[in-house]
Amino acid sequence: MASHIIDALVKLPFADKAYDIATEFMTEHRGWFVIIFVLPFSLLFDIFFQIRAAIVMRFYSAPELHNERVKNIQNQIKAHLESGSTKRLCTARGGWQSISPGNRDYKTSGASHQISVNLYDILTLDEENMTVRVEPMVNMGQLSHYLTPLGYTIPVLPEMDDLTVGGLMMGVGIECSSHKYGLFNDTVVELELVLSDGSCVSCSKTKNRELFDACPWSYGTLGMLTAVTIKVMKSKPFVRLEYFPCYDKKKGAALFQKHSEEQMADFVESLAYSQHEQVVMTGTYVDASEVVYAEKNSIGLWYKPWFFKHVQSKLLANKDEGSTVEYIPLRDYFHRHTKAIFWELEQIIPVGNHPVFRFLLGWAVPPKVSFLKLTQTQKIKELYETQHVIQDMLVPMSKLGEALDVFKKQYDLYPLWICPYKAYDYTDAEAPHRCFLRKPEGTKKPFLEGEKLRSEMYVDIGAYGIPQAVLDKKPFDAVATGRKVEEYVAKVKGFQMLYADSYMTKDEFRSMFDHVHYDKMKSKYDARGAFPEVYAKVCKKGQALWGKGGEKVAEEGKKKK
Ligand SMILES: NC(=O)C1=CN([C@@H]2O[C@H](COP(=O)(O)OP(=O)(O)OC[C@H]3O[C@@H](n4cnc5c(N)ncnc54)[C@H](OP(=O)(O)O)[C@@H]3O)[C@@H](O)[C@H]2O)C=CC1
Ligand SMILES: C=C(/C=C/[C@@H](C)[C@H]1CC[C@H]2C3=CC=C4C[C@@H](O)CC[C@]4(C)[C@H]3CC[C@]12C)C(C)C
Repeated sequence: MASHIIDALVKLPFADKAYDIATEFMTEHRGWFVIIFVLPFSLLFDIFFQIRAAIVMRFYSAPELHNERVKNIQNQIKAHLESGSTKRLCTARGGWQSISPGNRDYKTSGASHQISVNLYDILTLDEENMTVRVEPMVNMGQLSHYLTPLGYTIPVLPEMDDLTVGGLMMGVGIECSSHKYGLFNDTVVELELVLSDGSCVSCSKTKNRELFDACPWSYGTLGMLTAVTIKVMKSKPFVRLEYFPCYDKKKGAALFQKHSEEQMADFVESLAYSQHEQVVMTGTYVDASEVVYAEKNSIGLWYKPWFFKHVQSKLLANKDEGSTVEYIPLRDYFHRHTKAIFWELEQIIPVGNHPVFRFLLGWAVPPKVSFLKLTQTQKIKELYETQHVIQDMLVPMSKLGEALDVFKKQYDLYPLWICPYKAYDYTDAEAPHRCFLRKPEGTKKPFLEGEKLRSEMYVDIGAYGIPQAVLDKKPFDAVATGRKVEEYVAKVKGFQMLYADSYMTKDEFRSMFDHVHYDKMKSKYDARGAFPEVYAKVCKKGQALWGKGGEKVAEEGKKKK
């Protein structure tokens, strides 16, 4: 019905003209378009979803429905296998719905067979074992709304409300508690997956460990995730946040490294505003009774300035390098960068941090990333690809200063997000290979001593915005620049976070990420290649390989028939 109406409208004589006017408005007046259309739709969508989640939690037994929904996924995969189709499997979540900036062409090119994974619910909170079992489409906003009032949190709660458990588990999730707990997947204790033959399995450190170890960074290429059990820990209602303004790059990097390695603080983060200026922040959970009310700051309130602007004010006001302290409600802290989408909203709604805008419309931001993606015109997409950078790189902590110089030379954009990450090494005689994340080689002091688990401290540097060269109207080659940064990261044995554009060749990719265990698991659990290779899903050059090689699945399917 809807498609008939659209077809009829398209045939109307003024349709082309109307389309051109709309596209021009969406491109040239993006800010107004976002304020008038994207903000209200984002709000309505969120309200609908919150009501839905509340009803499901209250009236339906999600665990029982869960088993039926998993059966449905098994049936979809079995039917695909039997159909003899050569198409590779991926989830049916639209490319525009994902937080990653790209649109995932394999979802629209017709090359994939898409499996509906309608799994949006929190299943059980186990207070005895301190875990929460959730379905993969549960997002961070839903989890923090549910857990914070109960006095719990998950150890690594990545910032943006719409990030999903499935995407963070099969991809990567980091937050400024990662200096203690590692990545999101390090806090996961059990997974449930539907494999390429349609069977449903659970895996953990003690059950099917080899599969469990292979899932992080596998981007849904080993099976469809259907449930995730995550550790929970007690939280407190406030965070005592201490801001340390730094005016010298060496001192800034040293202070950040010290706080990350000391592990006294529950959260460590830094925002760099220029080559020399950064604000290092350390946060600690505190009870309401410890809050100094004169220093309380509910940064999540609608009229409050954007967090990165607020942090910058510490730098401007405080040239003497003394630190200042604030007490921030926990949920406000967890989602401190959500309102301004880190700092990306400034380019979309330049007046967004003006006090008048904040008072009148501050409650309506941020627009949903998915709706921003959905309403990008071709021209905007091209601008984001060629004149804008969205990139995160993990490098060994000892290289922080050097890496900041590389970012300055190649991208020259600020603020930069700086977040520590403690990479645990769980390998033992039974499972000697660390999957995807290579063991560091040749660094002087690869592992921190005196701990039960060996580990190495890394740091994530995130660059989001327009490079100075573009602002100065000088030439900027996004691909060449991206390649140079990738080369540097590979040289220092770092890792690219793969949610954004990656230009690596297959060999470079396989040399950055350890495939020994992954290849084994791929042959064991997906020998016919029902799912694509991870390279084909995440790297630009790999996406050309997406459709190729599904023949084995088809043959197998025909034989079965
Ligand atoms: N703080 C942080 O750590 C941040 C991380 N990110 C990035 O964004 C990603 C998360 O974004 P989000 O939109 O939630 O997820 P995405 O839709 O981007 O999914 C990420 C990957 O996980 C796969 N996946 C998701 N759900 C399942 C499932 N149920 N079974 C099998 N595979 C699955 C997807 O496969 P498919 O393509 O088939 O759907 C995709 O390859 C992370 O991976 C991270 O790289 C972004 C911002 C912040
Ligand atoms: C990985 C981290 C954080 C990343 C975010 C800052 C970016 C992740 C995805 C980015 C975006 C996706 C799509 C967009 C649509 C465009 O029309 C506008 C830009 C954007 C909203 C863009 C903005 C930055 C991201 C949200 C860290 C935390 C590890």
